[in-house]
Amino acid sequence: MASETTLLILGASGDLTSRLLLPAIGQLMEREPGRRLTLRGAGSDDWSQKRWRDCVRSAFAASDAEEQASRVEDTTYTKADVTDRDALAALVEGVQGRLVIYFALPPAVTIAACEVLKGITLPTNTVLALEKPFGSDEHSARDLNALLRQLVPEERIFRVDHFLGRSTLLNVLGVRFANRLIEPVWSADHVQSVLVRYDEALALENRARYYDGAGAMIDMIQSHLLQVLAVLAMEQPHDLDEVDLRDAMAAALRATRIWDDNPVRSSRRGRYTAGRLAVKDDVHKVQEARDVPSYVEEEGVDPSRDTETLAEITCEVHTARWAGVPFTLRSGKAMKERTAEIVVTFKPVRHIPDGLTERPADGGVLRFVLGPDQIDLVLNVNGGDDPFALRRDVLSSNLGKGTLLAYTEVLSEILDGDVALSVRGMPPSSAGGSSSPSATRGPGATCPWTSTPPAPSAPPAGRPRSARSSARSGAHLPPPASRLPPPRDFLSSMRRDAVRLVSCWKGSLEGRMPRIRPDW
Ligand SMILES: O=P(O)(O)OC[C@H]1O[C@@H](O)[C@H](O)[C@@H](O)[C@@H]1O
Repeated sequence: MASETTLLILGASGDLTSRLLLPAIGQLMEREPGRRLTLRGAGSDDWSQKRWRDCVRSAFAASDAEEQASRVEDTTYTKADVTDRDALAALVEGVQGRLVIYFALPPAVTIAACEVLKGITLPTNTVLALEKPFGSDEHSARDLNALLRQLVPEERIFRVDHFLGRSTLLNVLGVRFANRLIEPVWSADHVQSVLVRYDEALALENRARYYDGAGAMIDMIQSHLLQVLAVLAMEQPHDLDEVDLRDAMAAALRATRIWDDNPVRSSRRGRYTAGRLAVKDDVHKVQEARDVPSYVEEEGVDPSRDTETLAEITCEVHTARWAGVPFTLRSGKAMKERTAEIVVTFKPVRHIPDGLTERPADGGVLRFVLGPDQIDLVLNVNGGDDPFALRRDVLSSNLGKGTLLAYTEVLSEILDGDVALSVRGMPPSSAGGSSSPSATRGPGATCPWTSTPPAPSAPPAGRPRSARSSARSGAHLPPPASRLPPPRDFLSSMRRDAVRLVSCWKGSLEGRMPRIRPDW
């Protein structure tokens, strides 16, 4: 019989839990009735069991999992200060089987809770799942990693980036590597530019407590969009596993620099002002026009922080494959419409025969729409009324919504112990950072960088695997000791660049924050 897993959500009464985690758990349980999962919630709000179960039930129903509602009866909620030792110890005490602790908490509270966990004996094979941001600069990221490694080994730490669970992003892998038409032209020889754009129609949505300290640069670009860049720019991994895939992505990120080495010229930022958002956003179920206050007037915002709600940076990937190709990453909130896409623009052909008219200046374009999933191929074609006149035409394939929510994919991998789609941490390093090789605790704990990790628990028999892992066999085998992660990781260099960018902005653009309207 499949072993039991307990998923303990810290921050269960918060927005992330109800909006993203619970619907994903509902979808997972609907798809995998054989999965044995005990759900426990803990939060600072004084919720009754009924309120928690209603919250779980309605989130499950939203993902068409009403038939699973009976399982909700088993779930419990505890009001707890997760930075209090006794409260935290009581939450993990007596857990049978595997324990997954999901920190759906603000970063500072996550760190405080982890400090407290150091003094608590965790059940064997406890897994930790954390949301971004991982520290506020390179130094604090290293410190956080060192703290986490004192609790569990690296292969049981999941740094969640739900963009890595997005079906369209995963589709990039197939389209890139499985097509003779595409694979040979995926380089600076043929590609003119790459744009990753994630403009949202959503505004702050009452998230000032977190967002005002982060801004678009940290919230979206340094995290999600750099992961997208890594998937687009990486060399072909031998396997889509936790070693090869993450090595390939890390190598691409290590080679990435701000364009022209000039953060100010190669970036823009802005902040939304008051206006009416007249858009529908089917993905986030925003159906009606609504008035949005100026960002600085949103509740909880401190205008002196000068936080941006739109950021755009242009990067260059310094490899033989990509040198000279601008990769632009951009994301904004309260935008006129939701535009979530990857646009790969190809160079024009060197010569077009005389006789073809209306010659377009541009080459083809390959566009991935990031939900609802779609792939467009824009080509120069001729035919129609004038058989020799060229025009642009689009071949589109609507891939639908993607079977799994991004968080379902991510959660399923966490519960299965497959870290391939989780952001890898930095190893202990002697350079710049206070981390030190950690003493890991609990049976099976090993030094993550020098030995083979214990095999994660097998998924329940007869249960469909996640979209990615079901496509492969052997996904749960631990990596051979000879194929260990490299001794450096991208987080250090990219976080350094991101932080440099932000401080450069803050310094040189002080008082010159462009005011943008929602319809910008
Ligand atoms: O469109 P999705 O999948 O909800 O992802 C976008 C969200 O991603 C989150 O990680 C950011 O914190 C949010 O600000 C953003 O809105």
